[in-house]
Amino acid sequence: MKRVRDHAAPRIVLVGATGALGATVLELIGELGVRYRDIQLVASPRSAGRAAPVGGRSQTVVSLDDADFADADLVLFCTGEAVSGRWAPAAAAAGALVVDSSGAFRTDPDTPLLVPPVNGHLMERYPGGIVAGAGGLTVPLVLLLHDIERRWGVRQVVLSSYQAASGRGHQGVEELLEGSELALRDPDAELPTDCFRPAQAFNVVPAVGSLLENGSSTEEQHLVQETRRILDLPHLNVAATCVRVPVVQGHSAAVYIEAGGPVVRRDLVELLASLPRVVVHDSEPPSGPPTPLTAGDPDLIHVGRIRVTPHNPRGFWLWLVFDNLRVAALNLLQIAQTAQARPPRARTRLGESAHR
Ligand SMILES: NC(=O)C1=CN([C@@H]2O[C@H](COP(=O)(O)OP(=O)(O)OC[C@H]3O[C@@H](n4cnc5c(N)ncnc54)[C@H](OP(=O)(O)O)[C@@H]3O)[C@@H](O)[C@H]2O)C=CC1
Ligand SMILES: N[C@@H](CC(=O)OP(=O)(O)O)C(=O)O
Repeated sequence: MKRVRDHAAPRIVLVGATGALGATVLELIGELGVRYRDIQLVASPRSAGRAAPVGGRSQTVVSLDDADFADADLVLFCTGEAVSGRWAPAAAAAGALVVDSSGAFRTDPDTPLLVPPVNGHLMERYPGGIVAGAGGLTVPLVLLLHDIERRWGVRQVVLSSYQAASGRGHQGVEELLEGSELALRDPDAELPTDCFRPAQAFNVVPAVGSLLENGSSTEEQHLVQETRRILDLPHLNVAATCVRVPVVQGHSAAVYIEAGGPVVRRDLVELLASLPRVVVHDSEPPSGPPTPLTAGDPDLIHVGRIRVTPHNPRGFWLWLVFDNLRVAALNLLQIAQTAQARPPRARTRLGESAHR
């Protein structure tokens, strides 16, 4: 993290700085050496006055009511839909580029929904000041599908996710840990269910978000909508079952993809291995599939168990593992960087190194 005196460096406001995603964005700003002239950390009134480390110094978190959007170049919202929906327009009206992590604007046709390596070019088409980042599950999926589509075409995607508690933020992690401790001490103990119902400890729950009348969950619905929109394939046949598992951090997914033509496994492995943010775990002899605990580099998408189906050479399976927080946070910073290439609203430049 670099605080610089340079007036050309941006003034950043990070709303939701105390949350799971906000803290990860702060971490990445530091690791990538993003330059800024000032950064304000904002959270709910519960956190106001709390100290948070920024670039080796301690900084006081302010409440959203006291946030100063005037003269901000970049406002990052790492908050839930209600907070983002209410406050992001105000920050944009003050002239800042707003990058929002929530679902509040992802289906708004006037707001770009971006995963920059796939559709960052769309930034130029939108005059507004708000840009939406995709959900934590969507980002890795579209990064892979984009290149598979270009090579073979994609006809169908069927995904089952295994999502970590940190997808539900800090409180989700605390509830899983507390519930696990209680259950270990007493298998009959009543477990907390504020975030996850039924309780998540030692349990597998196929309901991420809330369940809709048609039987889908909001998470599944969002994944389908976002994937189609970002890939610009409005009729793509995508189906998902999203499942919460008792893992602290790192989502996994089993994905079946049916391509437009026959796929040779060697070509598929070669294509996946050539992608900049992907690691293929396909050594000979096999070293085992990636898992959230063992996959390695948290900024990469880990792919294993690559199988072309024997009865249908157009169909194949992938097993994905990725750090939901790092992948989503990196996407937000990449959006901010993409925006700097579009002069009208992004008035100053972010650091040079925040890209991979
Ligand atoms: N977790 C993930 O894997 C991903 C999350 N997202 C999205 O990012 C957003 C944040 O998620 P996450 O970090 O997990 O959630 P957390 O619950 O961990 O963090 C929420 C943040 O919002 C702040 N906040 C809550 N209420 C207010 C308020 N009234 N005014 C100001 N700030 C407020 C909290 O502050 P305080 O600490 O004071 O309560 C906290 O900083 C969500 O929209 C989520 O859908 C997107 C991709 C991945
Ligand atoms: N909802 C995801 C996290 C995420 O990506 O959030 P969003 O709802 O903004 O897509 C989860 O619970 O794991």
